[in-house]
Amino acid sequence: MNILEPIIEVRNVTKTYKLYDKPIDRLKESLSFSNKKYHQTFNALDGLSMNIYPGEAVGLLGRNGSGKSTLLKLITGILTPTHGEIIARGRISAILELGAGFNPEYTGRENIYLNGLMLGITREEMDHKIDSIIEFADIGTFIEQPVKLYSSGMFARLAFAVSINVNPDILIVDEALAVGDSRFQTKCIDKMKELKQQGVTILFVSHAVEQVKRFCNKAVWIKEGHVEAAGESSEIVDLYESYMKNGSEAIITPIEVVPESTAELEANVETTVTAPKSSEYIAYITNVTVNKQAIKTFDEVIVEIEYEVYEDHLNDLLVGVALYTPDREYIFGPNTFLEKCEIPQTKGNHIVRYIIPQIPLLGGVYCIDVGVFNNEGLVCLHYRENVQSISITNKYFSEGLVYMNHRWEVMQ
Ligand SMILES: Nc1ncnc2c1ncn2[C@@H]1O[C@H](COP(=O)(O)OP(=O)(O)OP(=O)(O)O)[C@@H](O)[C@H]1O
Repeated sequence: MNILEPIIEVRNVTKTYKLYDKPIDRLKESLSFSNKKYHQTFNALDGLSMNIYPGEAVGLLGRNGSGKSTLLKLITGILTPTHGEIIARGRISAILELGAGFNPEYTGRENIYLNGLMLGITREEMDHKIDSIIEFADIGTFIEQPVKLYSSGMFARLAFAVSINVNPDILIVDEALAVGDSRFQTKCIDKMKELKQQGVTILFVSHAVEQVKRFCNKAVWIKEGHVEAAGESSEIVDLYESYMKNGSEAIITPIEVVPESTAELEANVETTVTAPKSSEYIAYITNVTVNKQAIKTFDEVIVEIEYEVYEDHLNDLLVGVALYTPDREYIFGPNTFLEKCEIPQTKGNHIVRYIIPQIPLLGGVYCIDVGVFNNEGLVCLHYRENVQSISITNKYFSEGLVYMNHRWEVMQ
């Protein structure tokens, strides 16, 4: 294969759906002798073109209904374009809607073989892979149960396990990561990184835009069925976020993992929380304190973060602190990974301090979020929103949010 040849070519693709006001209209239309139309048409994709090259990790961004899933279904061949052409060169393994491609009456094990056949993997080939797939899915004896009994989490596990263990050339993941717990997410991201390193092309839809920024080298923003912008992922995410904020069309929430068993705990706590006994967590923020509540601009602010690690073998834990205005305008969000600060990650309790020697914020109340992540920030292990606040008051000396170094010059 020519290295410059795209692995996926989407050429001027339009996908038109017929929309009927009432279900009966569809029947009326099919029975009409005069070919009377009872529908309106809607272009979910409207002349969309893009190229994806081998080895790229591409994040698709776009608000609900912009056409991302339609595009992925066209690329995988589940749908056919109304106009235009799609060329995909290589074996595509896709996790689209959960449960799609599974026969509800078959067991997990039988469905692995079924999925394999759909991907062109023979029974004999699958015999060699199935143990590692079952081990990856890690759903215990449910693997021998019909998948109609599965929870959405189990579906996600099985779908992921199959898709990433069948040597795809192209891996397509549509929002599936949002389903699993942090332990499973970590495993999937690790595997996806491994595939990325091996040169597998990855197409990834996530509403957690930070995930796109951190995992993908390229991003494509789809708006109303066409490509609004494409390029380096961080730039496109910033563009998209600023559009979403200014257009205030949706709220993109940070990736947060709160297993149900401890959700109640979250609701009542200010700062200190009892560490969960649950083994669902890999790490947990147990306490966050600020050195003082009443602060003046340029004071030293120290945020002390206590966290507990429950695993023996972590090596990529990071702590992030984010400052927000009360109306959730994001001001600043450094983390220990980006700033190459090594933090303890052995099993047990640890404390790190985040120190701002001279806080440049002007008067106001500011909120602090703290999160622990792994995988360079791709998987959120525990996130505490508004865990502390600081109130800054000054004598009147300037206006705005932040004090910037500056000078005046009188020219004339
Ligand atoms: N089978 C269908 N019949 C009619 N309209 C459809 C059909 N499937 C999708 N649409 C419409 O096409 C548009 C694009 O849908 P699509 O699912 O591709 O968007 P999306 O960007 O994936 O959204 P989300 O982020 O919510 O998953 C939407 O307006 C949707 O209502």
